[in-house]
Amino acid sequence: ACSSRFVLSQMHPMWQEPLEVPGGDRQSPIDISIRKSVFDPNLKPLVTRYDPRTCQQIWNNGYSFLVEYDDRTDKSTLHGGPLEDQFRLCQFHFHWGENNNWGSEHTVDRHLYPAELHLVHWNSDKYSLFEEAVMEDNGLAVIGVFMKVGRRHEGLQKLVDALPAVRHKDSVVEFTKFDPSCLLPQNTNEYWTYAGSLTTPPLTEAVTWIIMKQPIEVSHDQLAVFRSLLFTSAEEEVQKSMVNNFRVQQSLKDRTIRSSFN
Ligand SMILES: COc1ccc2c(ccc[n+]2C(=O)c2ccc(S(N)(=O)=O)cc2)c1
Ligand SMILES: [Zn+2]
Repeated sequence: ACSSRFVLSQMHPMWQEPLEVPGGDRQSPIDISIRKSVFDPNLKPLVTRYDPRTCQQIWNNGYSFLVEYDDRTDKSTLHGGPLEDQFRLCQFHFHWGENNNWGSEHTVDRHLYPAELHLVHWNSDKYSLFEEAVMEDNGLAVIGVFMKVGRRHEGLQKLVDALPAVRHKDSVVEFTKFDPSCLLPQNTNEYWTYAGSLTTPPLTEAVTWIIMKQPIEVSHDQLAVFRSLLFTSAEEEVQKSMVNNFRVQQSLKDRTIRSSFN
């Protein structure tokens, strides 16, 4: 899996923004202003081929919980859309708020969603490891899916039921046979795309962002279970709820947001 090889203890608490940022002209997240985005008729449909057998574990890494996939072969892949190469799924995770009024990292015309899903892929045509790809400007592709409160999401429930087992930072639990395509909206042909960065340290400017226009619906109770997770490890005497794990919005600078739809 891609991020478990990183020693996360190096991560400073991500909410105090680091002073210097690598480059700094293509940082994420951003507000997606609909009127500023440009329709690009050459954008292709997204093609995701995910094999649930590559799903391995859930891990609370102290900033979110990650569902990690075996990315040693091209079994769970993404191509098409704005991408020239084939990308390999390595993990997905979420960002959410302490209540349903905020929590997403990206916004659409300043509209905040209560949560946002990120499916993280790396360019396996050009690089042989996630660690290499994360340093290159065409190294990563992250699909962002907004989540809004509504009907219970049956596919998400299997994940929600496993969360109490990873309540504390650094806890891991086996989690298998999960097909993340159940978390995509039914319409994946309408998306925005722009050149950005990781939204947590090391904030490297390696990400082609693909943000779905259509949100998925999850229930209030399912989001409440996300908020029962903790930033802190079992040993720490003061336990802190894992909420508001989103980065502040960054300036667009001279980037263009393209849309796959008119
Ligand atoms: C030392 O180098 C790294 C590199 C990447 C690290 C990381 C620590 C946590 C997450 N990551 C990630 O892989 C990561 C971080 C943020 C995102 S995000 N929220 O999708 O932009 C995706 C993936 C450390
Ligand atoms: Zn994320």
